[in-house]
Amino acid sequence: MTSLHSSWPDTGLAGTLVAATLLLALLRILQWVRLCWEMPPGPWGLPLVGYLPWIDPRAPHLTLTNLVEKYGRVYSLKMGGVSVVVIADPDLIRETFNQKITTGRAPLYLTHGIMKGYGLICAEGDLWRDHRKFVLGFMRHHGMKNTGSRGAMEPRIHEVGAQLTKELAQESEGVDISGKLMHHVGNTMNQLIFGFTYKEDDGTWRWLRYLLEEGTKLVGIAGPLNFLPCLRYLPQYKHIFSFITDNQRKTHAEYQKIISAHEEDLLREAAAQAAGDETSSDDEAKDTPRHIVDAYVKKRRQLGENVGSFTYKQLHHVAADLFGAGSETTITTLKWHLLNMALFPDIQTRIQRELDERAKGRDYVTLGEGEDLPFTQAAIMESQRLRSVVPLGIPHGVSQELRVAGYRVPRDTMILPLLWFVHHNPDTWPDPELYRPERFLDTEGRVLKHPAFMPFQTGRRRCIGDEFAMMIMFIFTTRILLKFRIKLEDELKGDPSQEPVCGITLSPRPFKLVFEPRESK
Ligand code: HEM
Repeated sequence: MTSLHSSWPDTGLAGTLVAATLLLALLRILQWVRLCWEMPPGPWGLPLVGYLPWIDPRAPHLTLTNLVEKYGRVYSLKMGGVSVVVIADPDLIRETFNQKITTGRAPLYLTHGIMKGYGLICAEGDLWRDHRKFVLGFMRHHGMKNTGSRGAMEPRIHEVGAQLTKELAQESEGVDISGKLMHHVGNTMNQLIFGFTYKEDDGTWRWLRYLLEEGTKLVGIAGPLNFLPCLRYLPQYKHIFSFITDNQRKTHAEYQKIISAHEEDLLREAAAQAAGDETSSDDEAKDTPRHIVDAYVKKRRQLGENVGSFTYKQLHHVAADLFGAGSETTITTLKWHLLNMALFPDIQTRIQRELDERAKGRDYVTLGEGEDLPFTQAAIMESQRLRSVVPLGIPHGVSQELRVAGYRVPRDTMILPLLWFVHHNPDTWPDPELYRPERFLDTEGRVLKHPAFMPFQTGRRRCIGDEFAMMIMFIFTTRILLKFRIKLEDELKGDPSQEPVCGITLSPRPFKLVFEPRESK
């Protein structure tokens, strides 16, 4: 009895504790349910892999587009261990990506695990801000921004474009233009970053081109690694991982050679100047940065002992990012546009009429004349819309909880702007599968800035090379169209634009074009 009596108060305390714990657990569950309830709707997935098994690796943009129909313009899902919020509305993308807390990058294995946050594409915080400001500053200085003068870059791109058309004139049969575009677009990037171009058969350049092509293919295949890093221990992924890291090391060593050679050139120039060499007396021209590496070296000199994050390691990554992000996207867009010219001969004729009228016998038009060539410009934009080369955009990460369309988006979520849907929404673009450049012209025939057109994404982290890419595409394609009539080599083989290949970019299946010389106008 005594023991029973004495156990009463104990049981009461234990009971109270159990009840309190249960209540707390219930409150936690309710809180969790409420938080989940406030998240955007979306499909369920499996433990560990989430929704990945349902995403078509050959056309992820189409799987995600189908989900828009079911869950609306903002929805959420799990990809492996990463929570993803997909936004498929241009206004919401603009509003979201204009906020400081969305300027981070998504917590992906390739960006954080391999690139380790260096460079521009994967960088975050002060490192990203300082280097983005530095590159944008250089671009503006060289007249990339539409300030009236296009600076030093325009003649350099014309030079490379003229070389391309010269080579095409020597081709009597169909050509797969991928290799030629890789060489010439790559050389415009080399001009921008290093201030020189390579000869096509240069050994180092061949090797760098091979690395870019292979690397691009492998990063495309390595997609699932981003969400399931443990896959890197499987043999097929192990090979990809070591290819990417080995070649990163080799490319950076090559870049360092270029940087060191440039530093020596600068020292020689300074010595010549000090010795009063008359030929080196143009001080202003010497201080104006000529290319990205030149600007970086000069910036480091200004900073003196306190270079901070402006290290050579960071410069290697910045150079690789500019080269990689700029080449692949611009080449793929050019391929689509030239293919469209062959697939839509009436549109090609209309562009050529507009160009002939303006060029008056010249084999080029200038960027300044672009305003008088609205149909030519609209056709390039329509190629960018129809064949969106970055269909899933480049995802961002969220550093603090935020609201999107009233839904809760927790910290560390990956935000994916579904550019494919934005560019193919039938409510915005009637008959979205048709190639119709008029969509980008107003009633007076002037080029229209369409609010739902965002091939370079939008907001604080928008593509840094947008203007440069547009300059290359305009100069290259106008030079080609002034000189040649473009045809598909073998129309009977089917339309290569069908079932595009989705890697880092969305590109057409291999095809050959015939460049027939036009009568001079
Ligand atoms: C048609 C060609 C191009 C397309 C479609 C394209 C598209 C994009 C997109 C969608 C982004 C993601 C922006 C974001 O995260 O919000 C991006 C970022 C970037 N692009 Fe481009 N791009 C092109 C050409 C270029 C060129 C020519 C360069 C270099 C000169 C370049 C350099 C970069 C860099 C460095 C970033 C990262 C910016 C950052 O994270 O702050 N791109 N690009």
